[in-house]
Amino acid sequence: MTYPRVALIGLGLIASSMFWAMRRAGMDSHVTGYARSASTRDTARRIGLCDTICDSAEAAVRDADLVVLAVPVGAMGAIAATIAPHLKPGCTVTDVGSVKASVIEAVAPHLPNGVNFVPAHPMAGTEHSGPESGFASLFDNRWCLIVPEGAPEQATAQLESYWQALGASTERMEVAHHDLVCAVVSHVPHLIAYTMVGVADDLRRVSDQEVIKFSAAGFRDFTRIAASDPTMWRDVFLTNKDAALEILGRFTEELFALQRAIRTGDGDTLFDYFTHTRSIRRGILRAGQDTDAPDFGRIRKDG
Ligand SMILES: NC(=O)C1=CN([C@@H]2O[C@H](COP(=O)(O)OP(=O)(O)OC[C@H]3O[C@@H](n4cnc5c(N)ncnc54)[C@H](O)[C@@H]3O)[C@@H](O)[C@H]2O)C=CC1
Ligand SMILES: O=C(O)C(=O)Cc1ccc(O)cc1
Repeated sequence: MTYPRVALIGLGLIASSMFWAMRRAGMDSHVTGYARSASTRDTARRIGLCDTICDSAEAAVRDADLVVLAVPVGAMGAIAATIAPHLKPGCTVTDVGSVKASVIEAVAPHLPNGVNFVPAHPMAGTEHSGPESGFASLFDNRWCLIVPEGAPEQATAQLESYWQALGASTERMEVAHHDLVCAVVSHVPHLIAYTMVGVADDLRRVSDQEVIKFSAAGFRDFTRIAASDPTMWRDVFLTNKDAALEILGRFTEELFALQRAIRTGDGDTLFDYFTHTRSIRRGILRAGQDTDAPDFGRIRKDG
């Protein structure tokens, strides 16, 4: 069963893609939208995003059966406080934030009894942001992680069906595990990309032209990822601090080991390391999994 009325709070890449994916799926829900800035709301109206664009979050959520918080993770708590008194009893509130523990901590205390909170996280995105960056196929064949944290089964199952209709596969995950998995497969890789592009920029001997002209696929991917929205990624690292630092600690240990192998001319260590990492990738391919989709089960909670 779809939701008769859906409210999208924050009208960027994810919310706009959700709207177009809902329309592609033939959902006839009435969709309201709200964005903080008047110019974003004007753009949304101009491109036909949502059935109604409201000038306040309170107006957008009134009567909604599903409320989607699609703002940077650092802004979720304030939005939840604003909309809480205006939520319809029995509705479901969800979010699409990249981090879950801090969002749950910021949002849940504001929500009245009788409102279901089912956090979710689509593992799909691009380096683009804003209402014009969305497209209907963004979630096709990607994961959407659902972190029910005590939400009623019926509300959780309904949100799963909704995301499946938008093209995603769903998997339920416990909150701390979610934040650790995302630190490994998304957050720290983004930080490495930001760093590598910064390093290339620091090397003034390598001109901008050379960076573009000679960049192989790996560095091009780094520059794409490092063009991602600074507010969103600042908030991700500030709110997933423990998991990000844990994975960064492990990363730097391994990096130092490889650095030492290079300095000492220890080819065996380098060869063995690269052979091992290649076998991981080949194992994933042999298992017939989507090469873009990590196997969440392989990232152990206690590893
Ligand atoms: N971009 C990506 O690749 C992915 C992003 N996410 C998560 O989805 C959420 C939204 O991300 P995007 O759609 O990419 O962002 P976006 O930057 O494209 O859009 C964010 C929207 O939130 C509004 N906003 C920003 N600060 C606000 C505030 N303080 N109060 C109210 N509204 C505010 C903006 O005006 C804009 O409408 C974030 O929590 C992000 O972590 C999840 C998966 C992928
Ligand atoms: O663009 C990419 O490569 C991504 O990794 C997209 C992405 C960004 C943030 C998320 O929380 C989930 C997915």
